[in-house]
Amino acid sequence: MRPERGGKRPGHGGHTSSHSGQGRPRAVAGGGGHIARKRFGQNFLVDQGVIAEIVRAIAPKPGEALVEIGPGLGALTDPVVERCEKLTVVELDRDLAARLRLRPELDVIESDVLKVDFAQLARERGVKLRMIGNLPYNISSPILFHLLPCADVVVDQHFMLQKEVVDRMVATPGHKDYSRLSVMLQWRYDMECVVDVPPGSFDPPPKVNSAVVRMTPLAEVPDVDPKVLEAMVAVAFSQRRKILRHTLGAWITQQGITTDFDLQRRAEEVPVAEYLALAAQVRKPA
Ligand SMILES: C[S@@+](CC[C@H](N)C(=O)[O-])C[C@H]1O[C@@H](n2cnc3c(N)ncnc32)[C@H](O)[C@@H]1O
Repeated sequence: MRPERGGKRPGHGGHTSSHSGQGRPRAVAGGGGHIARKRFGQNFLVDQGVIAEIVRAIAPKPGEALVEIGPGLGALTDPVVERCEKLTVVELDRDLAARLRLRPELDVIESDVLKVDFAQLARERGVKLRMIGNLPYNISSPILFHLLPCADVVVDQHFMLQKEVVDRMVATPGHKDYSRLSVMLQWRYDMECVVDVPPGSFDPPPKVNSAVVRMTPLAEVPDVDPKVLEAMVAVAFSQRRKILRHTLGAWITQQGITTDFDLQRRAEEVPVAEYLALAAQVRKPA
C-alpha cells in the first residue's frame, strides 16, 4: 500500500515486482506462493484479531448484497461470505481473480474498480449494496469519488484506508485535517472511524497507519452539482490559510451570484452546510 498520492494509475504489465523493494521478492504468508504486487497496492491483512474486529463492525447477514473491492487472498472475503452466503468481489489482479473464480459462492468481477458501474449493478440486483474493502491506498481517493454518485444505491461502506485519509474524511471545521475531502464526503455520508490498524497487521506491512471507516449515506442531501461543489472547494482550499475574499471571492463573482457568504473567514473555518448552500445557488438559473 503505497501512501496515497496522485499520478499514474497502476496497469497490468509484467508480474514480477516485489512488494517492498527490499531484497528478493518473498511470498506472502499463507498466500500459496503469491508475491505482493506493489503497483496494485497489495498489503494483505494477516492479523486474525483485526480481521475479526472488522467483520464484527461490518456485521454481514444472509441475503445482503455485499460487494468487496480488492478481495486479494481473501482475508475479509472468507469470514464475510461465511456470514452472507453470496459475495460479489471486484479484483484487478488476474492471478488473484482466477483463484477467486474457483469458488462458487463468489461472483467475481475481474476489473479495475474505477470502471465498474455500481449503480447499474444495484439496478440489476434490485437491491442496495453494502460496499466493503481493504482498498489499494494508491487509488483510495479516486475510489471514494467514483462511489460518490452511487451513494443512493448503497446501504453503507466499510473501507480500510490510510489513517491520515480517514482523519481528513471525518475532520470538522477548525481542525487541521478539515479539507476538500471532508467537505465532499460529508455532503453525502455520515462517517466514523471504527477500527485503528497498525502496519504489523499486514503482510507486507505498509509504511503508514491504517483505519477502517464506516460511511453511511445520508437520507436527505442538498441538491448540489458535484462538479460545482468540487470546483468551489478546490478554489477555497487552494490556499487554506488565506482569507476567502482572496481565493473564493473571484470564483463567486465569476458565477454571477449574489450572496451574504462571509468571505472574511478561512476555508478551514466554514461548515459543510455553508459550502453546500453556496454551491446550490450556482445551479439556480438567474
Ligand atoms: C490492500 S490489498 C487488500 C487485499 C485483501 N482484501 C486483504 O485485506 O488482505 C488491495 C487489493 O485490491 C486489489 N486492487 C488494486 N487495484 C485495484 C483496482 N483498480 N481495482 C480492483 N482491485 C484492485 C489488489 O490486487 C489487492 O487484492
